[in-house]
Amino acid sequence: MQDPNHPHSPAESMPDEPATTASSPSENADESLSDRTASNDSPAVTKDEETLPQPANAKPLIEVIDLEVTFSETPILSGINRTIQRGQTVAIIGESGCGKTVFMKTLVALLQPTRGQVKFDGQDLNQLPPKELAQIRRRFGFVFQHAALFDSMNIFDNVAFPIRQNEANTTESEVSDRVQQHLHEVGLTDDIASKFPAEISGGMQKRVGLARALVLKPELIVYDEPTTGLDPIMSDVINELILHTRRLYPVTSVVVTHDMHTARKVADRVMMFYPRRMLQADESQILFDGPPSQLEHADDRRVRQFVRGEAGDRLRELNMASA
Ligand SMILES: Nc1ncnc2c1ncn2[C@@H]1O[C@H](COP(=O)(O)OP(=O)(O)OP(=O)(O)O)[C@@H](O)[C@H]1O
Repeated sequence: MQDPNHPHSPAESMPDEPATTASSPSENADESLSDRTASNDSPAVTKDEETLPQPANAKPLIEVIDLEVTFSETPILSGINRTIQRGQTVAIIGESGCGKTVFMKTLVALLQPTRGQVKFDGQDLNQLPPKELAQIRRRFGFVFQHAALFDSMNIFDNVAFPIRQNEANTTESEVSDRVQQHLHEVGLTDDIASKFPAEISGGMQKRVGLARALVLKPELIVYDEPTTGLDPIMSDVINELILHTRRLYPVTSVVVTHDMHTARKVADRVMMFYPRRMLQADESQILFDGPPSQLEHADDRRVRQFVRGEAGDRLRELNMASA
């Protein structure tokens, strides 16, 4: 069912790929390489050290009100009401196809909801004229699953790209300083700057993607499956970098992930989505919303099954209950 105020389907109303300067489809699909030396570059930071104090009456950075996203009459998300406070790191988990990415895209206005509102810093993203929306998008940083680097540019130019696109008055010397600073922050050394994405490992590419996302000092960073395709050690380096980033900047983070280790380690709040089609009409689509330490003790059996990686109810669906 579509809202008459939004006559187009979500897929038609907004480009389904990032429209920001920090994005480009990458031809680099190779995430198989690792860079184990990097683990020494990334100081371990615990979440408890990093929790940002919130005034009792602090206004949330993000407000999601009665959100619904429907594709071809099929509701993917509905009845979602949530707020995200400044400085929070929220992991979005849930089985494949439950709508995690769709939710993340609506948060950053890459996708227009069928109904409902997404407010960023009090502004309804879907009511903003294109120019103001473009300005707000500069306050977002995106870290994509496959890093999404420009293959034809070297690493320096990849990281410099958002600055050159958005800050015409910045001198090349300032650009150089900032690129160097952000590469160092993600544990990369200067000699990488002249290399091309194809010449570095998948783990390094993800770190370059993070450096590029940080270069405009975003208030919100969205990470789309940041550890997918990486070995366990490199995955943990990325987790440490997410924590490290929060120590350096008062950034709010939304991390879409299948990796329970990532969710437990980086998030101070986890939301678990469930496929709309498998719920009763009056059931909340977010089965769990709380600290990661409580996941194992969730009242809802489906949450406990998910975090333990048990097929559970799915076996019954497949008539494999006795398998
Ligand atoms: N642009 C689109 N047009 C039509 N259907 C879409 C579109 N984007 C997503 N969907 C559908 O919405 C559902 C949720 O997709 P989404 O990508 O959010 O899942 P997910 O939870 O992120 O899954 P995964 O963990 O596998 O990435 C899927 O059934 C998908 O096919």
